[in-house]
Parts: sequence; C-alpha cells; structure tokens
Amino acid sequence: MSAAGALPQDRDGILALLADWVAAGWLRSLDRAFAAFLAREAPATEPLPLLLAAIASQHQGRGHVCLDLEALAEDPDATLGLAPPVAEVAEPLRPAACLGGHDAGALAAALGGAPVVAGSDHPTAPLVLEPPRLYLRRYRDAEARVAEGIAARLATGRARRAAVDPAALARWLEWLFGSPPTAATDWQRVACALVAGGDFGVITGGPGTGKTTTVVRLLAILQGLALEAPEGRALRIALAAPTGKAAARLNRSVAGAVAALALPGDALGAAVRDAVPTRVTTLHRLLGSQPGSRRFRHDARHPLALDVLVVDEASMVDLELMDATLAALPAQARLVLLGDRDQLASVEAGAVLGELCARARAGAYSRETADWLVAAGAGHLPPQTLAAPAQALDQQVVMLRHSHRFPAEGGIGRLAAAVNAGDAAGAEAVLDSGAEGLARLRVADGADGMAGLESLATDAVAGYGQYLARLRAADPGDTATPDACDAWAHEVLRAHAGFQLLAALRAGPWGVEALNVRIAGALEAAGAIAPRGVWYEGRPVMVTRNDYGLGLMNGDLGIALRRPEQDEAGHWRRVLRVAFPAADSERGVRWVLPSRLDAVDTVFAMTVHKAQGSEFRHACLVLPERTAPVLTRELVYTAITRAAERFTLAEAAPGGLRAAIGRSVRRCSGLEARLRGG
Ligand SMILES: Nc1ncnc2c1ncn2[C@@H]1O[C@H](COP(=O)(O)OP(=O)(O)OP(=O)(O)O)[C@@H](O)[C@H]1O
Repeated sequence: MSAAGALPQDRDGILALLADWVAAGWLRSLDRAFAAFLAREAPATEPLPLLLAAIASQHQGRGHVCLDLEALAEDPDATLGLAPPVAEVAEPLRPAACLGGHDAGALAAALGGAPVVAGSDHPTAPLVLEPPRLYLRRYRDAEARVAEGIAARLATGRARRAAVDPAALARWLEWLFGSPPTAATDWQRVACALVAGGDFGVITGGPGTGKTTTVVRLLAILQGLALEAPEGRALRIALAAPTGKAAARLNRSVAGAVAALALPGDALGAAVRDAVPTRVTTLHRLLGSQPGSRRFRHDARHPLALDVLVVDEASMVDLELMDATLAALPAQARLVLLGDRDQLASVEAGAVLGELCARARAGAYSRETADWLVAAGAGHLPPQTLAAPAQALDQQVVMLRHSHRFPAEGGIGRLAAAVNAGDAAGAEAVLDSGAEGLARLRVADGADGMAGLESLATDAVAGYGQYLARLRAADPGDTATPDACDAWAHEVLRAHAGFQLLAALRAGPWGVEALNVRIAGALEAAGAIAPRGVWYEGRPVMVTRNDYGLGLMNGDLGIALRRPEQDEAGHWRRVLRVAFPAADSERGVRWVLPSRLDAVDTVFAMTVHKAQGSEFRHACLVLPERTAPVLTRELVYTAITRAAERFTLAEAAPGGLRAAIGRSVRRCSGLEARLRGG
C-alpha cells in the first residue's frame, strides 16, 4: 500500500495508488482499468487527469452522470462515498490527502489541456469537461441529446398551446372533472390542461395521488379534441413502463380508470372511450430490444408510429433509456412522464425525473400559464406557485399532492410525508404512535443467529404463509386443464403480493442473502415449504437479467409450482414449472422450466431497489445494524410507499432510521442546468 503523502507524480505511481484503492474497495477494477487504458493510449497524460478519470468512472458506476469538481474539491472522500477512516485499520492514501489543496478551478485547469479531455484538436477524447462537471463522453452525449429532445418539445409546445381552443378544453375538463373548483386548486385538472396544451409533460406525485386516473382522463381529452376536430382521427397512443411488473400493475389500474371515465353519452363519448388504450407494454418491448445488443429496433431512423407516448414509473428510467426513448419518438409526438420524484432513482446513471421535477413542489408557473389555465377551465393556481422570471420546463411539470388511497392522517401517509421532509423525529413519533397500519420491531443477531429474529420470522411466516396456503387451497388437482392451471398460478401470484420483506443491502446479516436463508428456514420449520435442492414448490424468484429468448425481464417475479401435465402416453404427472404473469395481459401466465432460468434470485427478501414498481399489502423493511451510504431517505420512502395497507420497520440497531432519513441522495448531472440554460 502507498504510504501517506501527496499525489504520486508519475503514471506508474498513480496506477499503483489506484490498484490500492481497488484493493480497499474504493474503486472498481473497471475504474482503474479505464485510467490504465487512457495512460496507454495517451502517454503524455499527467497523473492528476488519470486519477480524475478513474474517479469519474467510479462516480458513473454509482449512478451519477458526471463528476462535480466542486463537490470533489470540497470533500474528496465523501464524493467517492468513503466511510470515515477507522484508526487501527491500515489503508491507502485517501482521496482527500491526494487532492488536498486543489480547488475546483485547479482541477479543471489540470484537465483543460489533457489529451484525454475533449478539446479543439481532439474533439472525440473519452472525457468531456464542462466546468464544474467532468463527464465520460458517452453520458455527456446522452445527456445533451435528452436535454435537446425535451427542449425541442418545450419549444414546439408553445404552438400547441396556441392551437388548443380553451373553450373546447374547458368542456372536456367539465365532463371529466365536473364544474371548475372555486377554492382549492385541483392539481389533477391542472395537469390535464397543462399537458393537453403542450408537447411535453411531467406528472409527479406520491402513491395513490391519482397519476393513473389523471393520465387516463388526459388521454380521453386528447382523443376528444382530436376526434372532434374537422377531419379528425384518433391519436396513436402507447402506454409503457420500465419493468414488466410496473407494466402489469398499470395494466390493472388503467382498465378500471378507463371504465370509470365520465364521458358524454353520445357516439363521440363512446368513440373517445374506445380510443383510450388499456394495454401497457414495457419500454424495452415498445422500443424493440434486440438480443445481444444495446441498440433498439426503433430509433431516429425507424421511429415509433405514435402521436403520444406515456411512460409510467419514470423515476426508474435512467438517462440512456430516456435517450433511446426520445430518439425513437417522432418530433411531433407528445411525451408524458409519470412517476414519484421522491423515490429512489434508477440503478443505472441518471435521475431524469427527479431533475425535471426539481421545482415541482414549490411550483414556478408564469402569469401567462396561470391565465391560460383559467381560460381553459382548469381553475386558479395558488399565488405562491407563480414565479418570475418563469422557465419553460416548469410550465409543463405538475405535482399531485393529495393521496386518494391513503388518508393524509393515516399512518403510512404521515410516515411517508415525514421521511420525505427529512423529519426524523416526526417519523419516529408517527411510528411509535400506534397508528393503524404501522409497526416497529427491534431485531438483533443473537448467539444462535436466530435469537431476536423471532418476531421478524413470525411476521414473515405469517405473511408468506398466505400465498403458500393459497397454493395448496387453490390447487386445481392432478388432471387440471391449462386454463385451470393458469387461474391457480394467478391466484398464488396475487396472494404473494400480500407480504414482502425488504432489505437495504445484499450482504451482511440483515442483507437479502442472509434473510432469504433465514426466512426459508423458518418457513420450512413451520411446514410451509419443503425444499429439496434449489428448486421446490413455492419458491418465489425474481429475474435478475433480461432474457429476450424467454421474454422475461429483469425484475419479473415468478413462483415455482408443481403443475399437472400429460405426457405423450396420456399419463398425468406433476412437473415443477415457474409461473410468471404474462407481461402484456391481465390473466395470462408464462410457465418456464426451472432449468432454463439461469439468472434468478430467491425473493423471500428483496432489495428496495428491486421492489420499485411493485406494491404489497404489507411491506416490512429491515435496516441493518451498521449504517451505509446506500441507506438514504429515498430508500426508506420507497420502501414505505411499497406498502398498501401495513408497513413494519425492523431495525437491527437503534438510530438506523434516523441516520437514513438524514442522508439524501443527490445524483450529479447537468440535465437541469442544460434545460435551464445554466
Ligand atoms: N380525483 C379523485 N377523486 C376520487 N378518487 C380518486 C381521484 N383520483 C384518484 N382517485 C382514486 O384513488 C386511487 C388511486 O388513484 P391512482 O391509481 O390513479 O393513483 P396513482 O398515483 O396512479 O397510484 P400509484 O402510482 O400509487 O399506483 C384510485 O382508487 C382512484 O380511483
């Protein structure tokens, strides 16, 4: 290991230091390999740019689109996500010791003339500096394209607004929402009007705030306006979500929302209802993912034949997927993003929705927008949501604020709000108040490894016991038809959504891996499962890698069932198959041979990241004994909002919740600055 001291002054010294950082777990080998590649390709590169290249690569791997040199100069160790040093543990020279004394300007100056940084004489170099941001080229280019795609729609949206007849829009709003509100702002109504009068729109809101209801009404308005225009035709609309699970969930809620639309009882009303789509697909399927390729079938040269694209759960869409989506969308097509800006961002780099919604809570509407909304029958905006000077982006972003699913005074709603506001004391008070739907457990690692886990295991056995009991009770018998088997699988999958244990980490005594073993053991002891080998009836699994051959997507959840099948001789026997809900249909089931599934995890416990886009009647979050950088406010909020009826917090050490709420994720990116001209 390098001795403490200043930055190594030659290439070999830097690469040796980076190897030490890899050994210490501070960098990935990939990050050092990137620096080594640059050193080989451009031997004239000074040590400091090589070091910054490795840090930029590490940063991208942690979900950031770029490296903020100001943040790096201010606190290098924190920027790399390092925990404070432990006195007795030997470690390499720390980033703070290497970079101490360099301010952001000095770092930018060192990068300025480096051959690995794009400049006028080497425009395609692998790093791009836009002070204070340092990018890997691929992400800089993706970000610039996404910003351009959105800015273009914000610009053409002005003509769209001018072309909408406010009286016609007001009529449709009145059909769908009733008379305009006289007092409080109806944000759902505002969202419909703003997006109808533009080419781009973002509707954000917590669970149950009516995003689906609103977008279905919006689509009815768009179809209504389109169909009643002279020589009007129905718009081509697609609904998509980033994962199969999210698509399946939206599929279920859209159908109900379309049926509930309040439309004129004439032929036009019927035509509008028919023209609102009810099928939801995954974004990958819509764009046409191709086996073994990162490219999609639809791109700028082969655009989607669409007039409107709605993307739900947009917080899970990373920068590159957004780039691909915008590329495949024809210039005149509207794009509508729905999602919860407060949730965890995608695992991959970028937090597109979060950035677009930076001013959503406060609102930053122009006087012109406010007047137009009144003319279009959408009602008045609260005066405190007006801003001057106003920016184009903020005119097309709406936050829904009222949950129709959880009463604001209910336990889950209050807890989620306190966590979101960073109010740790408030969150603890709600949890400890005995509010309905909330529970708090202390778990501890006892000498026998199970002590202290009992209450958690009891919850899990009771929770998972429900779907395992359904599995037996609804068994269609040894000679059941394929339809009866599908109905059985469907019932078991639905019952499985009754309970889910969520963990923050994969490793450690309270990570998903250990919890899976422990809970499987507890279920076996209770006689609920009988594992003999890796595969057994009732094993819940999640797909961890897209498998285009099988049509399974990362995040799809299935359950192993012993399905009756008839062999060629006509004999019935039970064979173990894994039942997955079909991606695009409400009742369909895909049965897959276990041996064909090479990338699945058991999910008696799953990470909060993997649970995004899902909802469970009862969710239980386990916080580990030691705090870690990934334990954040967004993670806790995402876990709480997975729960529809009950939420339990299990803490392995006191203070875990407080520490997590105190830590908020900020993804480094330049998207918002580009859109705001900063
Ligand atoms: N304006 C409204 N008045 C009454 N009920 C409403 C209204 N808007 C939505 N709801 C009801 O609230 C529930 C949640 O609505 P919806 O599914 O549209 O919310 P969401 O934001 O899409 O939820 P999530 O993303 O958490 O699934 C539904 O039962 C819906 O019928």
